[in-house]
Amino acid sequence: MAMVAAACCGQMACTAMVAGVSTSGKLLSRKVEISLPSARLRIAASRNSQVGSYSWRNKLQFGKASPLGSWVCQSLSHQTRGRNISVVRAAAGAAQEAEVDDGTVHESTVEVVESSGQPDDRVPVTIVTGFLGSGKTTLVNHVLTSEHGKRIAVIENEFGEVGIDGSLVAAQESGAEDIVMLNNGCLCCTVRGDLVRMLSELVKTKRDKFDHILVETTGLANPLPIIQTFFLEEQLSEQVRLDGVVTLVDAKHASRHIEEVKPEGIVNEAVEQIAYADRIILNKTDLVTESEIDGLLRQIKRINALASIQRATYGSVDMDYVIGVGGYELERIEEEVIPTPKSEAHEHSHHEHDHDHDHHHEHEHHHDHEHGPDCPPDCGHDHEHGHDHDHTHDPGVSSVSIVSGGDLDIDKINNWLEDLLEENSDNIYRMKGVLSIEGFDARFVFQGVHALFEGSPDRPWGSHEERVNKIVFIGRELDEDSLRKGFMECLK
Ligand SMILES: Nc1nc2c(ncn2[C@@H]2O[C@H](COP(=O)(O)OP(=O)(O)OP(=O)(O)O)[C@@H](O)[C@H]2O)c(=O)[nH]1
Repeated sequence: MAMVAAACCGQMACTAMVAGVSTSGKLLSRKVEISLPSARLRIAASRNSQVGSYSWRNKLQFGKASPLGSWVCQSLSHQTRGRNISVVRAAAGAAQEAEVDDGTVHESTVEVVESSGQPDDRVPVTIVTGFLGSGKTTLVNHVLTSEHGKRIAVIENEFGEVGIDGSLVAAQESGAEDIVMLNNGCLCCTVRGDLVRMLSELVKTKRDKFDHILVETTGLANPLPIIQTFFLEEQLSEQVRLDGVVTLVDAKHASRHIEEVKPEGIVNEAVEQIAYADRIILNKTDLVTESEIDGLLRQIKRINALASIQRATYGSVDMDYVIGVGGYELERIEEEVIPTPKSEAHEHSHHEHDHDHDHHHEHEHHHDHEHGPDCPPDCGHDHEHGHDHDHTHDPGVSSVSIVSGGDLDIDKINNWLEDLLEENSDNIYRMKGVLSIEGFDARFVFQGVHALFEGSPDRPWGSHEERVNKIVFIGRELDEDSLRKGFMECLK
């Protein structure tokens, strides 16, 4: 990537980027006149004109961000592709570094980098998670022994066990795959650093030996810290990209785990694993009745309205359900944001339990889940007591879907999303959406995980296509009415 200009909105870069728009040191056009409050703007090229990891990473690093700030840059990028300048990195920076106000971008704050047009060659990684005994290893084994033409490396996280999981031995002997163990801790806390090192090492030393990496977590892992690793670790995110989170759900036992009530501040891992899933495999359906499956499906959809769900026995699903998920790709958002009719969304969106469950797990695993020094504060583990399985509490995790016609005012939606993330990002696990912004021919697609937000203009609306906004939130204690109201107020 060659840098072609290190200054904007000096004339050169911006004139090049915004054809026909007066720049004169400012981003003045109506199309780019969106608020970038207290933000430092940086623009650079990505590998293949995808915006994802860059904007995410910056937001992770800098925290506060103006959600649609990237809209400016993406718009510019779209208009300049013909000129071989792809402007795809847009990040809002720390407030104290405020170099942008009233739309003025100071010269030193923007870099325009020539697009190299290189494909994204980072290794895709799938996180396989699911509660104890749900069938994770069975699925991994299925992937390793299936014909899919992909060479898979596996990182297995077993608690305190030595050696490779017995059921993976056959797969290991039969193939050229690498299977690496992470022992003595849970991926989401104590051995997170090990995961980073291991992924880097795998890519560094054996990059030409595999096409995809599967990371199998322990049954008690909260997926969030693992997901965040892929965006927080700058060096790692240059080498690997998160393809998706696949969650196994045990059709026989999941209900009771989901309903378990835990002490204040302690997450319900079974619920978290479902909430962060891009794909759900409802496994062990041979052990339950149709009506049990229906009930469980309702529970799952209430938590996560975004993930697709497939029933299975012994993890037997098509490979493309597990590999090539693209759960974090803006290009896939439309197919994932499935509108839920309001009535249904309303009925099922809140996950309430007013009864106390005190189930004891039948599964033999009983881990002492200790906290390591690098365990992040949001890992959800009980620092005082470690894990034991007699917890009780209401997870309160649900999905809210908003579907509405009409064009949005860019400033209002920008501010609303910004406020939402600033005030409530701890509770908003994931969000995805397609927006119709007034004055823009292209649809705007976005997605986020907590405070990390990424958005970009997508394809233009079709001439006969109805411009419909669709947003899905997954989170804890979501206030559906307030979300709807806030959104509606952004409409013109
Ligand atoms: N009846 C039935 N058993 C299954 C199915 N899938 C997996 N099992 C069995 O369930 C048990 C647990 O499966 P695993 O694949 O080890 O589950 P896991 O999620 O890796 O388990 P942990 O690592 O202990 O959390 C094994 O004995 C599997 O053979 C299924 O669809 N039906």
